Amino acid sequence: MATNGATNGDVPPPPHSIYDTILVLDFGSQYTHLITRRLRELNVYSELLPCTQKLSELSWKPTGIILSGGPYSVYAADAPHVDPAVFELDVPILGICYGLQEIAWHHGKNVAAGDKREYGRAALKLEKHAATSAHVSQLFADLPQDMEVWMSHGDKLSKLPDNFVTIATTSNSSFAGIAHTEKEYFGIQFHPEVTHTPMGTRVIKNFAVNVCKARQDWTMTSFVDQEIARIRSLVGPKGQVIGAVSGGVDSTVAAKLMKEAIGDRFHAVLVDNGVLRKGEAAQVHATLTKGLGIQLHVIDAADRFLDLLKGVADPEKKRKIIGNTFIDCFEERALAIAKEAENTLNAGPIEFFLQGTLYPDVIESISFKGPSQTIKTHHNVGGLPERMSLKLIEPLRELFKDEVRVLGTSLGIPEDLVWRHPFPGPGIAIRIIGEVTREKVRIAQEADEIFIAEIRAAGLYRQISQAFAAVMEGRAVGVVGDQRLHGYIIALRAVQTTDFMTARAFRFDMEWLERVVERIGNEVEGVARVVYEVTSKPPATIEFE
Ligand SMILES: Nc1ncnc2c1ncn2[C@@H]1O[C@H](COP(=O)(O)OP(=O)(O)OP(=O)(O)O)[C@@H](O)[C@H]1O
Ligand SMILES: O=c1[nH]c(=O)c2[nH+]cn([C@@H]3O[C@H](COP(=O)(O)O)[C@@H](O)[C@H]3O)c2[nH]1
Ligand SMILES: NC(=O)CC[C@H](N)C(=O)O
Ligand SMILES: [Mg+2]
Repeated sequence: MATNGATNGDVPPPPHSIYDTILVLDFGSQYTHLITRRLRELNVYSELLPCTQKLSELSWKPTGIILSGGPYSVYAADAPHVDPAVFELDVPILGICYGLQEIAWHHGKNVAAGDKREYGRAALKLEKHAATSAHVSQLFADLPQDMEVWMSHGDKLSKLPDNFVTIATTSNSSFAGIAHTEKEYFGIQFHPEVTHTPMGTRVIKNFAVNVCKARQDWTMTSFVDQEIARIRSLVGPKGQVIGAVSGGVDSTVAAKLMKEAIGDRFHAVLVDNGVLRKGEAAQVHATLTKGLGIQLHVIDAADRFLDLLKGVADPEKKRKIIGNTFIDCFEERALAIAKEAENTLNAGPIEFFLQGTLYPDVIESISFKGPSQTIKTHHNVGGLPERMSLKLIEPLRELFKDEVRVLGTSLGIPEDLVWRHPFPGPGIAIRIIGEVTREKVRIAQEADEIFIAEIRAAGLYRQISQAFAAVMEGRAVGVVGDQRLHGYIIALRAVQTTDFMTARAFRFDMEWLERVVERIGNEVEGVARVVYEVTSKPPATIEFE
């Protein structure tokens, strides 16, 4: 849902009330979100909830249920289990890996540790079965007799549960696919959601479309129309909305939707905290106002931030100062902007705060695993709505990053912005180890500009997930024009990652790197050394602080 419960008049219903929705129950597998992605790629709407979801607390009825994989063993004392009411709901169920084992556990507890772990590729063979019900053959309908699948398990079914038939096997798994002879329950030991199972999407489609009979009518265009209608009725004819917009893809796409919905009653604010990329505030301003028609207020607070950061070397303290000052600046200006608009636009007071929250953030916060350890305090603007007593609007709450990119493109947001590498809220301050000074900020900005320009010129920008230049602590000796230079050390970092949870350094051509280093040495005053940092995440993180 796109709100925290606030309503104004007739708010159109949430997507799961409009579309046939497949509910994915998450047992904590690394791939669970991919199941939702694959379904949506098939234009079937899907939502993900924790495996502990009580059905009695669900306000809508799913068209089908998928039980995901998970790291536990169903027979362990503390293993998670679904609400048994799932099996009374009379909707089709597909269990994947742990999900298969959970179905078997529910139907007779025949699951145990296998003698061999099966990890990686496996050859699946479809089985002839004697079942009379038509539904049994639907999961693998129109698929080849032999296909490659991807497995990742150590446990297995010790026996076929009563009223089930085997529909697929591998050399190591006698029950790689099972189906209930009467009810529309299926279990598969392999993972159809990963790309290493080439026919996987067809298995998911067979379940969703053939078995569950879900309509394939979820599209981005219908999403945009509905979301705009939702925002309009939520905000009402006079309400105003403010939003912090960084120029990153999430906040820009959210802002563009807002602009489409309520025009100039939406006020976007960018805080120039002095640790943005070089020329960024001006560039974002131009793109948003001229390119997208969004009126963006830029608060120039560079001196304020940099003065407060003087003498502070501790990373967490730096983050806190930036986060708090951000809120102060934003609050001061937002109220003034609102007052002015009340007069000029004859609009009502500001009641809402726009946030670019994405579905992965929602999934993370509803995970049954509980919050993970804080490695770094991420800067966000979460404190604002409460402090200013505003209600949240989160139009991208149901979308994944790549869906946001598709949406951004369809809303006319330039390619350049849609594919921009993510940039952290505390910006260059967490790319300068130790104290932040104006000189170090300048050096980081200039080196970053050269590095990114060269990456773009080499056609590598889209292959790299995130790249930047950082300034190390201390100084090194160099020699320029026969003179001793006691200058700064720049570290270049470029990583490839899909989810930013793990990452690997990008492998540049050495000669290319040498040329970039040479340019930085020649063009950025005060630099004595440039290094390329190749530590993976883990053990390192992507940012330096
Ligand atoms: N300098 C800034 N001025 C205004 N808002 C900001 C600024 N920096 C961050 N924000 C706010 O904090 C939110 C979180 O930042 P984050 O970098 O995670 O997302 P993003 O900038 O929208 O997208 P991306 O992840 O692509 O950079 C942004 O959506 C935006 O609302
Ligand atoms: O908005 C943000 N506020 C923050 O405080 C913050 N810290 C890290 N990041 C971004 O998160 C991703 C993972 O970064 P780390 O490996 O350094 O934790 C990378 O994409 C980082 O750029 C942040 N983004
Ligand atoms: N990937 C999974 O779902 C694994 C399920 C279970 N933990 C096993 O090892 O068999
Ligand atoms: Mg950003």
